[in-house]
Amino acid sequence: MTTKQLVEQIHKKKSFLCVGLDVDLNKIPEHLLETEDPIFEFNKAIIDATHHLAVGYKPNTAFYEAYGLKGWRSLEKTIEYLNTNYPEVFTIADAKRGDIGNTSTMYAKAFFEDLQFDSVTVAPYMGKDSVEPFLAFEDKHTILLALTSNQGAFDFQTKQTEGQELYKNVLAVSKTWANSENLMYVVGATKAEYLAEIRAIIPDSFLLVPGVGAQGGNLQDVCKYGLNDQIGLLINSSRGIIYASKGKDFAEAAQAKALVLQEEMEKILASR
Ligand SMILES: O=C(O)c1cc(=O)[nH]c(=O)n1[C@@H]1O[C@H](COP(=O)(O)O)[C@@H](O)[C@H]1O
Repeated sequence: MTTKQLVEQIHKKKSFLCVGLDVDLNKIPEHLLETEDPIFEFNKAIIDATHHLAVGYKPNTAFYEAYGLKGWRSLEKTIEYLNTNYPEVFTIADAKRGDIGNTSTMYAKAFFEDLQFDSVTVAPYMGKDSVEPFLAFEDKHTILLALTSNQGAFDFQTKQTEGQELYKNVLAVSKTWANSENLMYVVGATKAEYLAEIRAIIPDSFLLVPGVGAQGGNLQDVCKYGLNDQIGLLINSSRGIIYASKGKDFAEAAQAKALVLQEEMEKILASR
């Protein structure tokens, strides 16, 4: 999917919401555990109930890899289901990969060619040759970890290196890499106060912003400095949406949570 198509979807749905599909078998309704593929059945119901409110879906691969081959198959079925039934949504494989060049090429093939995701999250710390293999794929997007939502972000990312915070070096240097137009960046919703400075370095890039909901990030705070001319934000919530109920009404409950965020987004878009 191109960035232009993503922006069109945002305007059409009046939403820049991304639903995180972080499926934990201990947290899903018990009646689904009796089905052959509980993870897929859960995802299918959540997607069907929220696709008109969300422009993106982000399965975090850890939640699938944890269940071995069976989990990977659930991931495969989930992305197939999205691509077949809702081809207009932007899909993110949250895998946080990145390795030496030839290995990164294999990771990129796994997520872009085999699974056919639109994007993948990548850690920047092995540098240019570890990220450029992902960027080489046309109309695919590499979402680089910039300033993450967790407490540990302060261990390295905000430390001074070469006269500025490390995450700022990541933003500035990554812009010089080949096919850098295919880059997006992760900025945690819990770090909203950094967004003005981030936008000064990357005014035009899309940001994936996780941390709204369960981690306490606030949508209004993120939008204050995070929005740009083409909206430029994908706000992710996982647990805050998908685990709204553990009963048979789980999909309706997730829809209600997604609707609250979508309506807030619609208001923000209308006031611009
Ligand atoms: O790359 C990510 O998506 C990510 C980066 C980050 O800084 N913080 C963060 O929470 N995430 C992911 O976003 C999701 C957040 O989930 P909830 O806290 O349940 O909404 C999880 O899949 C995290 O792995």
